[in-house]
Amino acid sequence: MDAPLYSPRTVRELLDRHQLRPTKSLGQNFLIDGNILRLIAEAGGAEAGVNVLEVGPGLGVLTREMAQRGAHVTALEKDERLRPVLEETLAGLDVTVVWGDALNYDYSALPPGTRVVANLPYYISTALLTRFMRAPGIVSATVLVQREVAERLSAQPGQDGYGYLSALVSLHGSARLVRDVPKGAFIPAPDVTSSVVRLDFSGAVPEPGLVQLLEQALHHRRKTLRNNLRMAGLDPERLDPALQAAGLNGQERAEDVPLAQMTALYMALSAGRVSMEPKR
Ligand SMILES: C[S@@+](CC[C@H](N)C(=O)[O-])C[C@H]1O[C@@H](n2cnc3c(N)ncnc32)[C@H](O)[C@@H]1O
Repeated sequence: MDAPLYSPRTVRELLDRHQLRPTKSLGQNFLIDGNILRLIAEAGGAEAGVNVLEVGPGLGVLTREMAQRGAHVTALEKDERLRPVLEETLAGLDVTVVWGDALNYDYSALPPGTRVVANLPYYISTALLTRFMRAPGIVSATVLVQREVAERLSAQPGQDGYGYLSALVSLHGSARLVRDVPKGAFIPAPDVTSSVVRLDFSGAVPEPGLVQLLEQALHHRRKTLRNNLRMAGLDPERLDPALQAAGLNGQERAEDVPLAQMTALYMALSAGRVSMEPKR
């Protein structure tokens, strides 16, 4: 029996035969562990009839696994050198490969119920995740990312790694760490440990003003909430009463403040702005 596509031998053979050297700047670390790729496909809900979006199919190992489970896969790949490889590895499967930069893809046009399942190129993982969160058709994203990013995605206020990205996830839904993946599961081995994380999106569309406030408040980690917001240009005459109304004194570190209190602060700031408008 032939070795499976993801086996180290087949991956090396494919790379040699197509005269390809993995490009570090494109985050090319190819999966060679069948258990991990089956786990990603399963955790991501890549099953019959489901529309799956994959960023970075690479040699097609995960793409093939998902298409063989009956998912309709759209895969975005930037590296045109992989064209002959994917023509070979995905032949006869229900996969549409879109060639180009995933940062320029229009995620808002994806059909409702789309699940993202991907071993992401690490250098753009957070930029892509924020795009997935904002796309109305995407219901979940199950992704392999650096462990440090997975921790940030799932952190709660007061925990290590909590920041703007964590708050954004909570506004849009929830995150669950599925499992860590050792460096040896890839060719070439990356510099850091990776983790599979699943994000589920509730469909909520957060107030843009609240999102902006969180970005400002959590901009400089370890600074106090008041200092961050002062540095973002908020007038103390407006800020201090709003902090008080939200039950805050402003000396808290921004990354310790629960989301409910940040929402209360946002409401108090918005109410202050309305009452400050000139009377007619
Ligand atoms: C970590 S590898 C994953 C490859 C494959 N899915 C696997 O698991 O073996 C990341 C993939 O993303 C592709 N990629 C990198 N930057 C990209 C971009 N801006 N847009 C689309 N694909 C990109 C790389 O060429 C590579 O195929």
